[in-house]
Amino acid sequence: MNPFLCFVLQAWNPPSSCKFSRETSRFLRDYAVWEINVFLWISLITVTYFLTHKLFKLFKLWNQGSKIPGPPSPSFYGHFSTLSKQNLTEVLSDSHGEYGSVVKLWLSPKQLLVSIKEPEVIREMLWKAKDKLPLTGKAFDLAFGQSTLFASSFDKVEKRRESLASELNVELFDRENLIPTKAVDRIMAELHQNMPKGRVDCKMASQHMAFTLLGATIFGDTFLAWSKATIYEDLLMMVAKDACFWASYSVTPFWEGGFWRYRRLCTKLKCLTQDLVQQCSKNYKFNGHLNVRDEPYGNIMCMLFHGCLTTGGLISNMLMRLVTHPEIQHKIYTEIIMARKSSEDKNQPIAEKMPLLLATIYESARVMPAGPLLQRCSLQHDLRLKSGVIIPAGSILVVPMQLVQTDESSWGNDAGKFNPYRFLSKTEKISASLNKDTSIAGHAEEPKDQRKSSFVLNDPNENAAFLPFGSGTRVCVCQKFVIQGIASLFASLLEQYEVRLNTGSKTNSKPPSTDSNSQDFPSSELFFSTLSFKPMATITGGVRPSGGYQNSAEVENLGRFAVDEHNKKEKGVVEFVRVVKAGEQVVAGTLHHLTVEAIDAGKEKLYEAKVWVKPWMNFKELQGFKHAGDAAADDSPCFTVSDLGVKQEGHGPGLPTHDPVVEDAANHALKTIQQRSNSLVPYELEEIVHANAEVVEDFAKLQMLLKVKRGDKEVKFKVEVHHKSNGTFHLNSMVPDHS
Ligand code: HEM
Repeated sequence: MNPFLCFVLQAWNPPSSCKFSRETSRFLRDYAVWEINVFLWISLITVTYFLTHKLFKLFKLWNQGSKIPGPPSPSFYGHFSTLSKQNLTEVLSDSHGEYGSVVKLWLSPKQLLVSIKEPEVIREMLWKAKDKLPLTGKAFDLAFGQSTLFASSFDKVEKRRESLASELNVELFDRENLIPTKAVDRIMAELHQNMPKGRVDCKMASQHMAFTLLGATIFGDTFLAWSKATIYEDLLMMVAKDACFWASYSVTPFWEGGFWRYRRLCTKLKCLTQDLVQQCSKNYKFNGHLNVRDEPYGNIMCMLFHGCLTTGGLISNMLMRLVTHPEIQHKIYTEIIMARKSSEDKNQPIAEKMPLLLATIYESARVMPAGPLLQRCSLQHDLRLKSGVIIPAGSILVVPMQLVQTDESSWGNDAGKFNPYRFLSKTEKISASLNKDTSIAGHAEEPKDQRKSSFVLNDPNENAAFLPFGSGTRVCVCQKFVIQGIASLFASLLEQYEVRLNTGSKTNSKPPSTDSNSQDFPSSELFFSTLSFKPMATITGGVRPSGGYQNSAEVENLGRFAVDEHNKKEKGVVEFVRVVKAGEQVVAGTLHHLTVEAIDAGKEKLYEAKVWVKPWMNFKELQGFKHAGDAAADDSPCFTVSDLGVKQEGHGPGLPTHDPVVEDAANHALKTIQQRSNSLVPYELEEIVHANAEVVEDFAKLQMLLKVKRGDKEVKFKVEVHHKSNGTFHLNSMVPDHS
């Protein structure tokens, strides 16, 4: 027996003269020895079992790991030192290039990382591996308290995920106004306020937009009036910034002063969340997520944290794409105006009517995902893939997002380029009856004439390599409503502003790359920290004739409105007769160019009026009203501008040079002159000196004298443009005028 034990038992054995008591004490001593021996044996067996189990697991890990292809380990400690010197995505890119679509790296002798690049295998893995890395759950727990939405074990999050998804995608989505227009209005008002400063920090602005959008969506309008929102936003970002750092300690660092300061910030954030929920309790939309058994408000803080970072990142990415692709920005602008026009209720979400805007959001998320890796793990079971590969339980499974989402085998030759049209199919109106959709995915093709062709959005999730929101069991539950929210925001933003790079910014040392290869794309911190938002009035389309204006009550009302407004302003008594010509121009809304016949002091006269209308804002304003000649008597053989295209012959008086048709004809003439010229120096239209019209058969001949400028030289051209009844123009002749 152990001598130490003998000594202890002898010391414990009391001296006694009684035989009975001696026997009893011997019995007790033997029993104690036996008990202690049993305890020691059990401990020994347990520790041995535990160690053997660990060792067995380690051998199993090494054995299974060795069967997965990958670069050989440079030392016993694995690839850790390589990874600390090189970028992980680069290392994975090289390894996949050499070893195939599933590769392993050893982070330490006990930690295996498996990266998957083949989309179909990724899809399979993301369905089968249901857990997140324990570190993620720990970071969320430490910062925000327990959450049933972002915990690492799937069993803990399954129910809450389901209920959040159904609230968001079924109940809330069916309700009107899921994305509060008021939130968008608030963001726009704040932007207006910042405009005098002329520039906005892209990253900060995007984060704030995301915070406002999410807050108002989760808590309703009361959130917008909450006085502590700014403090809350700052605090949330501060807590989020250090979450992973403090969670990375395997033993909580109670001895560190910084840790306690961090904990105080977390407590403050929790108190503010409580205040927020109390303030907004009537409007609080996600009622199911205030579960008393969770750490109070843990889910809310986690959602706001994850939502703000990811949504803010996507908004900032979108802004930068629009800056480097002004042509797409302009097309989206036109799309928004058209969508507004066709939408009767201004509160109705119009996202589905804006396929190019949606495709731009998806494409931005594709070329620059929120994070470099999608990570998963299977905590309990080994993962058996259809290909036969077995990934041991507890391994870190990653998907290198940037590589997968810009891989040519999944996205075509232009995989690295920013091309929203890859998510669109072109539906030719002519072939609509044949029900033929021409897919243009993968080509930077653009619609040549928006009136002739339209686009439909393809579901990006059909491509297994599209992963910005993840996939499988832990896929982001908010994808649908985030996309709609961002679309609503950009619809309002681009309707009023052109987003441009602030060229005066000191940080903007390099011009933005027009090559949209994601590798070349500027990071917001590097040289793209500021944006300028310019009122959109400068982005206008040309004036187009309004179809069927003769019978349009709307156009007549606009004419009456113009006359009434003129009378109000000028204290006049002009009497409206009819609209003789109407054209419209896309601005931030529509600018209606009207030629109105009216009676002034008993005489019939023509007036040119411009009325600016934004139907979704109930906005209507008279922009101009001027006399444009006397109206012809009804029985007069000569014609007015309104008669262009009428089948009759004859010469008329000089036409108003500001008539939309005359302006369009002059612009057409200028464009053709430019095309026929060999010089790259552009012509600029200075003035339409004179315009005359003659109606022949089915077209009108417009003879004009144009004063144009080329460089600093002024030239005059006599031109004859034919305006056909289908609305097209043709330059028939042009002669330089030296008079
Ligand atoms: C642009 C914005 C967003 C992006 C890019 C994004 C992306 C992601 C990604 C990549 C995942 C992990 C998916 C996976 O592992 O397969 C995820 C999960 C999740 N996201 Fe988002 N997300 C966004 C916005 C939001 C918002 C606004 C909310 C809620 C308010 C939200 C709630 C969630 C939830 C609840 C999960 C599941 C967490 C889990 O199961 O552990 N996301 N998101």
